[in-house]
Amino acid sequence: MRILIVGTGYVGTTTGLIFCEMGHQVTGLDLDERKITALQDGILHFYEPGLEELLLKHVQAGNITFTDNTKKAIKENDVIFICVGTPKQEDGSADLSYVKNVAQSIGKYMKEYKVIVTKSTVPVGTAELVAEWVKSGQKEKEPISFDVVSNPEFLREGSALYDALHPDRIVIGTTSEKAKVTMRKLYQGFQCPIVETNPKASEMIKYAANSFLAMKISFINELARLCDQLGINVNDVSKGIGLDHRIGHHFLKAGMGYGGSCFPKDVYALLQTAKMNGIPLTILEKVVHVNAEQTLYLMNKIKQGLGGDLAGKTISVLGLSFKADTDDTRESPSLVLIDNLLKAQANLKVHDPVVKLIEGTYPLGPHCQQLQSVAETVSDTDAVILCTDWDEYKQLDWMAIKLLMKQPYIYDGRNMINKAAVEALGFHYTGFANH
Ligand SMILES: NC(=O)C1=CN([C@@H]2O[C@H](COP(=O)(O)OP(=O)(O)OC[C@H]3O[C@@H](n4cnc5c(N)ncnc54)[C@H](O)[C@@H]3O)[C@@H](O)[C@H]2O)C=CC1
Ligand SMILES: O=C(O)[C@H]1O[C@H](OP(=O)(O)OP(=O)(O)OC[C@H]2O[C@@H](n3ccc(=O)[nH]c3=O)[C@H](O)[C@@H]2O)[C@H](O)[C@@H](O)[C@@H]1O
Repeated sequence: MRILIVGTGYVGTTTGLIFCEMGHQVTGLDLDERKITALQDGILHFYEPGLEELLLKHVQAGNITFTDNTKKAIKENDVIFICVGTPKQEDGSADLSYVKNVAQSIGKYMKEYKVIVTKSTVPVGTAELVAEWVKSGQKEKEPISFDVVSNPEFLREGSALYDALHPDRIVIGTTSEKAKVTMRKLYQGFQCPIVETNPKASEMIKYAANSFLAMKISFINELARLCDQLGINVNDVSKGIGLDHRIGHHFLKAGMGYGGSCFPKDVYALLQTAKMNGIPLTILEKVVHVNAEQTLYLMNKIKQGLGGDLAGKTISVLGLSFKADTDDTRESPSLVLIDNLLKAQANLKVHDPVVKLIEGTYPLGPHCQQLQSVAETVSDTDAVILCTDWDEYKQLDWMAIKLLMKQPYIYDGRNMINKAAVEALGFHYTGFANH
């Protein structure tokens, strides 16, 4: 089967390489020439552990090629995976313009039957829209047949390869028997359950999964505030409830809130779908609310600790990406906090092992500079804030850091270091009920 991946971002590139691993021939299509050139040279244009090695292997073996030639790519392939972005619009709904553009191009250039698979996260009803857009793009007198399948992706950034190779389930949403057979063949090497359903349910499964995980995070974050007040270690509570297999221990880590390119946008998009259908999802509304409060909660703790006024204080921020093992800063809680700190007129020194902020663009400026090492970053600062749970930050020599700092204050936005150990060194430590 000849597979075309449209959109070579996190999802598209990973998906393409997974299908190479399964023995298929893959083409990656993107409009961004720089990405295509890099990928064709075996260079990944984003940070994702383990993926570049796999890319190089399959590029060298000729199992995957990259192109920006939409017409040729569509004509030559049988199964087309749409993996383009679906960013948040101002009203919270998903922007489907990239998906529409691809669907219309497929209609325009297809010469024979295609299976069109939506891997991008798209609202309920999009499969029907994709079919309409494909038809509207068709110029032939005799329309060519095709099928649309919803096949959402559940990988996480930072562990994309592992997740895509070992999914908990594969969801296939289509009413076409012919397309079902193709999809089963494509995924026959996977050992997980396959959920076959209709496109609408499949689209809903993706939003429900992300929203449920976001809800777990907001639940534990709100509970952490109460635990803080009561002097309870919320990590013990997470462990104690997570061992109940009906609850599970994943996504119960309290901290400064969820970010990234998906949870925030997908929760908003589901809320928008609910609103449009007149069925409010009140729990989810609160999930968003609690998440937005988390950085403010930390901000207040920092203000309290440093004497109320942050103007003129020098603060170091460790971590810019929304989580460890990715260079993605989309909706990163770290950047939200940085914005708040700058508004409070603090001077910031920031660091990330992978993310390099662009010189001359916000938040960099006279009051915010990025430094290369942790030592330079924390030097002469009044407080250090841990914002991303990078391994590098879990292994810091706090004794050495204390000698470099002006004042020994640690704010742990990810509950990632041992409070007792740093307090024994003379630090004032504040986490999220990390007692
Ligand atoms: N990032 C993640 O971890 C996950 C993302 N998703 C979903 O997958 C979708 C893609 O996400 P990412 O990979 O993060 O996006 P991304 O923004 O990293 O990549 C999208 C790519 O599509 C390309 N593109 C846009 N229009 C195109 C067109 N007409 N033809 C060819 N290429 C085109 C862009 O140039 C870009 O390289 C989104 O809907 C997202 O919600 C789902 C699961 C995980
Ligand atoms: O649709 C998507 O794009 C993806 O969104 C998430 O993956 P991702 O955003 O890459 O990262 P997560 O590991 O889920 O973390 C999201 C955010 O929640 C935070 N988080 C996570 C877990 C936790 O216990 N506590 C917590 O605050 C992380 O720090 C991060 O900011 C989902 O986990 C994936 O299954 C899904 O495919």
